[in-house]
Amino acid sequence: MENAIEVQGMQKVFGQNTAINHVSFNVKKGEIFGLLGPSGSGKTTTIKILTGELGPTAGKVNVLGYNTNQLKTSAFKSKIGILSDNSSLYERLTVYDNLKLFCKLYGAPLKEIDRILRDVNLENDRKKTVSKLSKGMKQRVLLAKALIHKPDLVFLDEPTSALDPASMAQVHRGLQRLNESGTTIFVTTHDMEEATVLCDRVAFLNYGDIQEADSPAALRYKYSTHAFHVETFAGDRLVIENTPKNGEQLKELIETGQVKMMHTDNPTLGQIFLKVTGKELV
Ligand SMILES: Nc1ncnc2c1ncn2[C@@H]1O[C@H](COP(=O)(O)OP(=O)(O)OP(=O)(O)O)[C@@H](O)[C@H]1O
Repeated sequence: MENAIEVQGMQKVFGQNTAINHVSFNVKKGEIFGLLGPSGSGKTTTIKILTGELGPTAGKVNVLGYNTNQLKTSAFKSKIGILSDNSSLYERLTVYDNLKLFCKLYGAPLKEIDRILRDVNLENDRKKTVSKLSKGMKQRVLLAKALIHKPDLVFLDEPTSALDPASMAQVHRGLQRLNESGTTIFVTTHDMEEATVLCDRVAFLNYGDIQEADSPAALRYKYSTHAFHVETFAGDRLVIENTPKNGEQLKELIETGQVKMMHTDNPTLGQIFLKVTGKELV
């Protein structure tokens, strides 16, 4: 599969502070890629470099076939969508009028507004003035703005951090639909559950370094001890290593009806992040 993003030895230094330390990674066309890291690890800086807002101090970046020097061109900008802290709306206009303006700006047909309002579940709020919306609703309008021109690639910096669980699930469904239609999604998040359900692959960023990159399932398998945790009706809690010999013991426990609960040791992404980096993802 072709790559949407190729990053080789990317570094970003701000004065004495190295925000990104020679990182390399690729994002395949059509995938949802999650960049996970604690506060200050360099996620926003990475997005700023990949969208042409900042230049790297060193290294090579290629996004949708555009190299570092071409990321400021309008041809490139028309192919990407961005949702970040800097994204803003016209507070005195309605949801619909905001999106109408952005449609005109991007040269997108107005009929896209209905589609996108459905995707972010704001169909019934189109006539509301933006200043009167809740934080979560505003975030969904911002998401709609980032997606209105059907970009090939979208960058979402903590897109669901202000959302309640129901809105978050709606946004995830919208993003999944968008992804199924071929859009590549680059997302940063602190939320490990979000990364597990949403992302095809994730990379762990810590102190400006990428320390793991793979699918959530592959990482969970890699860091699993593959042991079975068993609780018996007698109240015993057993940790049984997954070996052929222990299989017999497990079989006997099951066949004699002693097993109350059993699960395999499958660490969460948050636990893996802690193991790899020594840091909580908050
Ligand atoms: N314009 C700037 N000038 C100086 N230092 C900066 C600048 N932008 C970012 N940094 C520094 O670079 C490092 C990475 O910051 P960045 O905002 O990329 O982290 P982040 O992972 O997005 O954090 P958060 O999750 O809190 O948004 C931090 O140490 C930050 O202080």
